[in-house]
Amino acid sequence: MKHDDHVHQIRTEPIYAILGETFSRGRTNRQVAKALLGAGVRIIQYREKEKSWQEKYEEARDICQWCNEYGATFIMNDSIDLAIACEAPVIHVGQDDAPVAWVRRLAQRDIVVGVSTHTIAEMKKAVRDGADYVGLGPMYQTTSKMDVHDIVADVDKAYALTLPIPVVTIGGIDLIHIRQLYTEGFRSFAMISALVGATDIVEQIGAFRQVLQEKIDEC
Ligand SMILES: Cc1ncc(COP(=O)(O)OP(=O)(O)O)c(N)n1
Ligand SMILES: Cc1ncsc1CCOP(=O)(O)O
Ligand SMILES: [Mg+2]
Repeated sequence: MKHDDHVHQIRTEPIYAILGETFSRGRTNRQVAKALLGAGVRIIQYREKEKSWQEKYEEARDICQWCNEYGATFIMNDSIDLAIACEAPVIHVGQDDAPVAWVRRLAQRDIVVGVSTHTIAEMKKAVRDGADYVGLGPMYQTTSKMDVHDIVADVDKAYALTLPIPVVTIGGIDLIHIRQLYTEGFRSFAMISALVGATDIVEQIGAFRQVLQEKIDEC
């Protein structure tokens, strides 16, 4: 898959799964990734804060390879060095990570770049910097991230709906919140605990798909 195919997938696939072993009920990232891909999830971000570089590299390389086989989009969180090493087609950077221009320069190849935002100013800058998509959050309270900002204000949410690039909402999204966000106009939902922390991941993906179908039928 090429650059535009991944951006298209990020724009059109509602479920954006984020891995993290701490939240996975004793399952490994590899096990969770297999379950997600088997359940039809086509966007997976590798976000692992607790492991050594080598552990992250080996795990991410395998998961990236499986994503390629499934036609899924693999996204490396934070680290341009890991993104390069495991040939990730996409990297997601936060406000404190490498800026978009440096990510592109270091990658020395075509790479899709997503940027975390939570204000209008950050969204404007991300678009100006040439980001391919933005993450917007936290939309609700979350316990999955320590250094989290205040919940995104209504004025910032309204601005996000006018952006020319895909907007991926994140933070505290569950089966109830996804309905609210959909009604507000959002179409892309990144989740950690609601997916990797589910007792039965396949069943949970089914439940999300059912809710999303209900919303599509309603609109
Ligand atoms: C899709 C998406 N949006 C936002 C984030 C958060 O990124 P960041 O602010 O860099 O925080 P960490 O995830 O690195 O703790 C994300 N990961 N994905
Ligand atoms: C990484 C991140 N960025 C903003 S909120 C958040 C955590 C999302 O996790 P959860 O879906 O479990 O609330
Ligand atoms: Mg980050």
